[in-house]
Amino acid sequence: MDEMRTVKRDLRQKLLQRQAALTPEYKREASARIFAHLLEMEDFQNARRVFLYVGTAQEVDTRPMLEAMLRMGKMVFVPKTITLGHMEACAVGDLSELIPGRHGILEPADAKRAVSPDSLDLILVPCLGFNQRGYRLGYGGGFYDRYLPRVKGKCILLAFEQMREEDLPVEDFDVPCEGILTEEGYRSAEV
Ligand SMILES: Nc1nc2c(c(=O)[nH]1)N(C=O)[C@@H](CNc1ccc(C(=O)N[C@@H](CCC(=O)O)C(=O)O)cc1)CN2
Ligand SMILES: Nc1ncnc2c1ncn2[C@@H]1O[C@H](COP(=O)(O)OP(=O)(O)OP(=O)(O)O)[C@@H](O)[C@H]1O
Repeated sequence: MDEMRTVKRDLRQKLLQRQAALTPEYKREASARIFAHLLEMEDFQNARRVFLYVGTAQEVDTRPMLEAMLRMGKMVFVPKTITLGHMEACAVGDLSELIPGRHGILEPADAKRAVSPDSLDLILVPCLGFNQRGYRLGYGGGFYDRYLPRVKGKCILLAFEQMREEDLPVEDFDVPCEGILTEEGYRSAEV
């Protein structure tokens, strides 16, 4: 148990360093390619209700995706953190409604427009590191670990290819995502 904590902490440290070294050019180019691949995906085209995080400068830039989805008339939901480890998916009508929360992540001011996790068609999941089996390491809040068991829709990891890390520690509560979308394209998680 304590050993797992140490392993995760060290790995998170290593991945945070790797993430910090990604150049703005790489992130910009890769984010644009991820967006283009997303638009081609049937799961995306068919999804009416999409849960997508608001990416920070270190992460895949999801802002163009959120804006495009709103223009396309999809129902768009973003995370609202409630307490450490607990978040809800809240409807958003315009990105200007969002305000900076912890770590500067943009989120709705309150959880009034929270919806049931099982009503979501597509969940696009952030990660610090990922592997080919669809497992992820996040920033250590356990938010998605607790949220994913509540969803019924398709869960896809959004990630930069450079953040792939095969040797991730997996715990009982970890729910693997069905697929991974990077700048190289979409792949189903290996079973
Ligand atoms: N863009 C984006 N939004 C996201 C996530 C994400 O990974 N990316 N999340 C993905 O989950 C959730 C927020 N994740 C968070 C993770 C940690 C802390 C936090 O306060 N951490 C503590 C330390 C926690 C610990 O180590 O025990 C801190 O920094 O003080 C807050 C939010 C929801 N929104
Ligand atoms: N389903 C769960 N039930 C209870 N505790 C959990 C659950 N999932 C995670 N935790 C606890 O939450 C903490 C953070 O978990 P973990 O390190 O896996 O987060 P993470 O995947 O990096 O973060 P996030 O999901 O927010 O991106 C750990 O102490 C873990 O034991």
